[in-house]
Amino acid sequence: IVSHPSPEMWFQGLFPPRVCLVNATANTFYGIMFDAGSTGTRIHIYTFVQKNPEQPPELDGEIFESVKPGLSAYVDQPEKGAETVKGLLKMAKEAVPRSLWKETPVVLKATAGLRLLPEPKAQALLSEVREVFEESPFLVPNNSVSIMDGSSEGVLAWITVNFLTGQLYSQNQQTVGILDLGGASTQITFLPRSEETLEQTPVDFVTSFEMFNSTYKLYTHSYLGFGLKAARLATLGALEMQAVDGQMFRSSCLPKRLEAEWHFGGVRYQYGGNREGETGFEPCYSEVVKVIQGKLHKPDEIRRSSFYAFSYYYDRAVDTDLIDYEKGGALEVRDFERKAKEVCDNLDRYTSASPFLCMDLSYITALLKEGFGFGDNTLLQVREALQDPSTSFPVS
Ligand SMILES: O=c1[nH]cnc2c1ncn2[C@@H]1O[C@H](COP(=O)(O)OP(=O)(O)O)[C@@H](O)[C@H]1O
Ligand SMILES: [Ca+2]
Repeated sequence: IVSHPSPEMWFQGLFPPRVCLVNATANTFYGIMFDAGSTGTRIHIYTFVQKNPEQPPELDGEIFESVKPGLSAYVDQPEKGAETVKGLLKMAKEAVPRSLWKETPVVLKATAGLRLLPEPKAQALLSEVREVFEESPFLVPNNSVSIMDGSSEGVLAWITVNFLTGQLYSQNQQTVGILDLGGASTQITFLPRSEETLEQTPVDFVTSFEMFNSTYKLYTHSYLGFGLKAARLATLGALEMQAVDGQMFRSSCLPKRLEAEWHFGGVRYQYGGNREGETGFEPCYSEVVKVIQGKLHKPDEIRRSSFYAFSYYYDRAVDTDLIDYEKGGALEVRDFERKAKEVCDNLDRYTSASPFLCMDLSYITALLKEGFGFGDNTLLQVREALQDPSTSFPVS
């Protein structure tokens, strides 16, 4: 799964050495991983089997559960935030045999929601979670609760997808790039094919690592504050302000007569449509473009590549029937634009879905075109996640 990739890697070095292979269950391991995203907290309980003592354990199964909102919504009630983690841990107690509790590692990786909080508030949340872990019967490794940095987030997603699609051990490697649109941040990651791309890339956008006897130099960057939900606030102009209570934020991307409220990162925002002014794609698009223009790096060669796109790219494409919920699908950048026009120019017809649908689709279009610099016809493979390591799919 993309936002918490390659389970084997998360737990590498965390399993205690196994000496006793007499017991029939001795070659089964468990690992508990929390993905603390800006919009929700998710638990993954992985089962690994070690078929052969010389090889690393293989993933055998996964149990998944999630809760909303994310930890960052508990910015001023860290104990309550940690309670949500405690609730999910109950599930782990049911899934993991009691005899293996004390050797089953538990880790939590937080992403952009916590990166955006003032440091002391984020640390208070993490330390409450650490206490919950310490009180649990599971193995708590050093540094088991932390904020993941943006480049690791991108790199791990890239490795997972390219490993699962077989690209990393194939003869003529054709790796795919990754786009991930979260609530609070967005990542772009790919393996540059031309030396020129690397020369034109800011140094902190390049991450090198070794795997399977090759050195990879990846282009990866996480844009904090450019996730879909953060972008809504930026578009509404609500980010700069210290949300004055009672203030109303209006946008031409919202239905004219709408007035509602919304909670994000522990703050309440009131928002509504442009009652008097314009609505529709044109004015909406220029609003969202302002959020993006000049703020992102445009690597030239991505216009000629194809990318996998996850998270909110997938959610919004499914919501508007651009792709199939189960299988995902291939889209061109222009499909998002076409759908944005259709929704924004018929706001009254789409009121049953989220009132933000027009803003979200316009933002996705602007992010791809004006942000990253994709061409109208760049192909995107839009997927929910790569759930099952045994199903590989063709990379075109
Ligand atoms: O378990 C999961 N695997 C992959 N994506 C997920 C999972 N749970 C939620 N998502 C997707 O992640 C997006 C929300 O982003 P998230 O809450 O992770 O924010 P962040 O990455 O900015 O911290 C949504 O599109 C949601 O569908
Ligand atoms: Ca995420």
